[in-house]
Amino acid sequence: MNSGRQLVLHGAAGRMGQSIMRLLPESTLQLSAALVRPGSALVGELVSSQIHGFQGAVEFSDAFDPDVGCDVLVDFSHGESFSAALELARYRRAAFVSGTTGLNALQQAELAHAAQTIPVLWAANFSLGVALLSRLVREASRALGPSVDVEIVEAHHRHKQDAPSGTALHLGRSVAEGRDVVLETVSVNDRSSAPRARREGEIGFASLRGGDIVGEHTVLFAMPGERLSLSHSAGTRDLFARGALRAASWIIGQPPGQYRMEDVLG
Ligand SMILES: NC(=O)C1=CN([C@@H]2O[C@H](COP(=O)(O)OP(=O)(O)OC[C@H]3O[C@@H](n4cnc5c(N)ncnc54)[C@H](OP(=O)(O)O)[C@@H]3O)[C@@H](O)[C@H]2O)C=CC1
Ligand SMILES: O=C(O)C1=N[C@H](C(=O)O)C[C@H](O)C1
Repeated sequence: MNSGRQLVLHGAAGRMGQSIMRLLPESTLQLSAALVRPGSALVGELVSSQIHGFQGAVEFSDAFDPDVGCDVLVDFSHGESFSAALELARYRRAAFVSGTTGLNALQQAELAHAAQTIPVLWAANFSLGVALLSRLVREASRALGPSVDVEIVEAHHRHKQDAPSGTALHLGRSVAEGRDVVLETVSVNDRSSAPRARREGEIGFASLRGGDIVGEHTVLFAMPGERLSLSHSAGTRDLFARGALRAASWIIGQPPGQYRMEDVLG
């Protein structure tokens, strides 16, 4: 049942945007605007013409109508349009939930700045399993210590543009936290660019792209004579969409601040 809390969706034409609109009836939120890339062929089309079973007369739009209600803005788009979406939420004093990956340091700072005036939640991965995996990886990293070799391998569909994935970087941060180091000082993304033997303490990343793989992540702890692998495999994008909708419902009414998926899951 909808209680009338209004959700503006940014990146509505994308894979995640479509999944969110399809699953929206499971939530207590109501779509008030479906924002797409400026000039998109979808502008003016009814959402119901694209999303089977969608109820309501919302049209895809490339400009935000100031009369439209916005309790929460949900963004799954691209690094190049993330900042505009965040600015829109700030302007409307609405809560902001984003899963867009490939953000740069400036955008991370913008998020922290926005959190002074609105509640924001950014997560590299909205699945429950990855939230738990991150915790397990931190514990394993702390228990095994910095002499163990850690490599993070991720695989995604052929359309994904950023690499390593946001989730791989998030898991890398969990490894680094377990060792009390800063990820950026020990990470190695592309071994072919500087061929040499592995150094102690490095956290390596490898990315595979192909077909319709939804998202696979493995953190490998390699030690003399034995290996430990902690893995997560996503079978459907719907789990990310459900997690994002759960976060969107939760964050409305929270005080300004920067929240994590762990806060939502409790
Ligand atoms: N945190 C999580 O759990 C998850 C995060 N993601 C991340 O979410 C993001 C979106 O993923 P996905 O839906 O698969 O990607 P898609 O490419 O399918 O969708 C992205 C959408 O953003 C739109 N877009 C791109 N640039 C702009 C712009 N300048 N202004 C407005 N809209 C724009 C695209 O428009 P157009 O269609 O016209 O190109 C597209 O519809 C990625 O960063 C991905 O890594 C994905 C899954 C889960
Ligand atoms: O682009 C995707 O598809 C995904 N992106 C996120 C990431 O970069 O980690 C989350 C998920 O793995 C799917």
